Amino acid sequence: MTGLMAGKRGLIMGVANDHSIAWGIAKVLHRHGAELAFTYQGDALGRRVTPLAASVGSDIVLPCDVEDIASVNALFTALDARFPEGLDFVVHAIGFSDKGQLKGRYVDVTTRENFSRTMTISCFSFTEIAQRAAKRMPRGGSLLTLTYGGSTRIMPNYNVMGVAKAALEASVRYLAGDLGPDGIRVNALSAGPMRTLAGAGIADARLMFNHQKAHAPLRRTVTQEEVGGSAMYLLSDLSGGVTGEIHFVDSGYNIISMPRPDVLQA
Ligand SMILES: NC(=O)c1ccc[n+]([C@@H]2O[C@H](COP(=O)([O-])OP(=O)(O)OC[C@H]3O[C@@H](n4cnc5c(N)ncnc54)[C@H](O)[C@@H]3O)[C@@H](O)[C@H]2O)c1
Ligand SMILES: Cc1c(CN(C)C(=O)CCc2cnc3c(c2)CCC(=O)N3)oc2ccccc12
Repeated sequence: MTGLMAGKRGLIMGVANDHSIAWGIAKVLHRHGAELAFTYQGDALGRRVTPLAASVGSDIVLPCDVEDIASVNALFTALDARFPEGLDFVVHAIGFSDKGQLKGRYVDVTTRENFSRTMTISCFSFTEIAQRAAKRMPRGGSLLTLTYGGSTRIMPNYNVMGVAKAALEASVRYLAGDLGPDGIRVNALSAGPMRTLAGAGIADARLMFNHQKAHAPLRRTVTQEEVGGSAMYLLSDLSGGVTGEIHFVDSGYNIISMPRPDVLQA
């Protein structure tokens, strides 16, 4: 099998259904020759992920709930049996917070318990996966996580998730610094809003998508394919000189300040 990802083996974490960003990435990687393993959270999602994995030639579908360190350790033990020659890449597309705290003012709605839980799932889990994956990358490799512009600019209602993404982006830089000497690159894709399970079930979602279409330089939201293509760039040798980077795939939205007046009247 020829292709940019031929001969490369990797782990995809965060597929919930065929709208997931992780699934968009998996489809592109498979098309270019990668061999994939998948994790899922909970039996219900396992029943959805198994047929999706099969459709890209994979029968490696393993449970992993990143709140449970035993399941993280069991994952890598199981992976050692299936990929004895090690990994070339890992995609971490996992994030979660109490939905009730993703609406209203951050200062009013945020609790100590959910803050800690959100940081564990949406930020620390990438570090925990990196610790274990790095030990299984004898040829070097590439680690990729998913972040959002709400890490550095106020996005109404994104709240504690924005704080977690800011911490995630800082951890990308520290991991890149530590793992660079071993030839392991660590980057993040900052995707624009997408209608996934996590992206659709939020307050004022329609308003947010319409705002993107009105003001983003490309005047539209990004597609699963586009995020998949940019992910493949960062997971492949094309980005061999890139590490510690936050790469925007957001129709250019991150570069604007005030929309053009003519658009405002539109
Ligand atoms: N949808 C967007 O607008 C958007 C934009 C930028 C970044 N992101 C990020 O992309 C990533 C993927 O989200 P998505 O939009 O594809 O939505 P999604 O709901 O399809 O994926 C989120 C995944 O996180 C997993 N997850 C949550 N808690 C977990 C836990 N404790 N253990 C293991 N897995 C757990 C879920 O099972 C699910 O598969 C997330 O990090 C999200 O923050 C999403
Ligand atoms: C964009 C955008 C997103 C998508 N995005 C970038 C995300 O990172 C998803 C964040 C998220 C984390 N946890 C949960 C949910 C979404 C909804 C369902 C649930 O129970 N928990 O989420 C928002 C929340 C508020 C405002 C904008 C957004």
